[in-house]
Amino acid sequence: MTSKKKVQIWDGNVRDAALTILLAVDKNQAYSNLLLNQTIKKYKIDAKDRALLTEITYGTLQHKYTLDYYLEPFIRTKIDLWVRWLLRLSLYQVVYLSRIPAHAAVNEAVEIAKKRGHKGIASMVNGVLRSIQRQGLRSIDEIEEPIKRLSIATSHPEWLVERLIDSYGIEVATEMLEENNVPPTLTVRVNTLKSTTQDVLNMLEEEGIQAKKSELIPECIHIIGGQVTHTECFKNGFITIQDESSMMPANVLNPKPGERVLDMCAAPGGKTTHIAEKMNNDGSILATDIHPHKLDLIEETSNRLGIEIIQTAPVDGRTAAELLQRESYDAILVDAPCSGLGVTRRKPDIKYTKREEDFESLHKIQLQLLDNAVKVLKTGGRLVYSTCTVDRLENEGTVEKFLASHPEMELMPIVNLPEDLLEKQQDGMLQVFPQDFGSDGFFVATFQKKSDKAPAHTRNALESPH
Ligand SMILES: C[S@@+](CC[C@H](N)C(=O)[O-])C[C@H]1O[C@@H](n2cnc3c(N)ncnc32)[C@H](O)[C@@H]1O
Repeated sequence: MTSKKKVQIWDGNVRDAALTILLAVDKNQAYSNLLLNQTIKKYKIDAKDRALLTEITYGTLQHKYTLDYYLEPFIRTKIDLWVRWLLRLSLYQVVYLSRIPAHAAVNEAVEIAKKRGHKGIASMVNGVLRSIQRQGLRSIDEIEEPIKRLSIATSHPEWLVERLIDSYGIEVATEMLEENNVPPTLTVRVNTLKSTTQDVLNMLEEEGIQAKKSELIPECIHIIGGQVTHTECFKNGFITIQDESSMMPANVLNPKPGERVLDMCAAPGGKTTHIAEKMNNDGSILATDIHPHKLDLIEETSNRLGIEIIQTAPVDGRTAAELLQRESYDAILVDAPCSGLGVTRRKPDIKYTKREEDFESLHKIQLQLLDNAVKVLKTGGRLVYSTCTVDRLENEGTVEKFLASHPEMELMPIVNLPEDLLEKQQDGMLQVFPQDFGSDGFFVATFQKKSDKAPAHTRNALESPH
């Protein structure tokens, strides 16, 4: 069954567009979130269609293994990849979207099969979907092997299920695997250089956006409804789109006006601009990234927000000490490249494309970045290490190995966050899971460079009044 017909990405048909995106993600390893945003922007897809397109694309991708498990007994011949994705996205609507009548989802699938293929494929698609409707879904509880059962129920590869259980225990791992299939909340950060959280809430309300103040980070607002990037509030730089967990590092770094700060893995600049807001636009920030083309994004956002203290430079952080002045920064953020398991809700493709060997190579890069950060950090300076992942090797593993090879560095207790977050820190490290607050999975740790003269703990003891 091969299709020779050329297919447009958008002809007003939401399911057909979802199919094109899913195929591109599968065949070209394209990122689902980028492709979806590009499609919506390019074809000016309206709010109603946009919501359905997003739901079908993400939902199908998120539940891929579960849908395949349901489909498997009904597919008896070899089928093309596009037909498999058409069956998955149609069954997704039947199983998970109660507001779409099943017959509508099936009829749409048949029409697409006719358009992209021929009558024979349409008839097969119709047969499979109607048989499942008649006979019902097979039970996942029948799967005896527990790892496999969880893998199918939550649609994650078995090695990843095992890795999470080994690291965090069955309860936490299961909660995380389930949470990874829940649509994420959209949050924005208030630009404190220009306004306050309450004033921004009022502005958003006037522009028809439903929003509420976060109960965690004071400068964070949760968007409940409306297209926030179309508002004057956004265009005039009062807000930045950012996940609430990503608002932790700048708070933990706690930069002061007048300081000299380095943001070593800075693009697209979400945290750099947050740091500048915390510094009240006073001092200097060098924002570096290995990819020169991504630096434009930092400059664009800085301009929109009215920030004037950020300079950008293309620097591979693994060689930063050769390019930057030694011992010259008061504070450094290393928001390292990582496996990204904490953002699986936003990028479901991550769970299928990540490989076990990736963790080891990321861990090595993270250590190289931290090694270089130390060299350009002033004595007494602060270093914050963060990732958007939930993985012991990349998080606690990197911190432990780094400390072992840097006796001049000391792990400090995390400060300057709301109590609900602070109480989750263990041994000075904070791992947030996506199920904890509905924000991304995220990790943060903070270090200080001890004085040359005496280790920091001795100095503290000497300085104490007793
Ligand atoms: C997690 S992202 C940073 C997100 C950014 N801090 C923000 O808040 O918008 C990691 C970044 O590290 C960059 N990167 C990867 N390897 C690097 C290296 N060796 N040196 C510097 N940057 C690197 C990537 O290009 C990517 O932009």
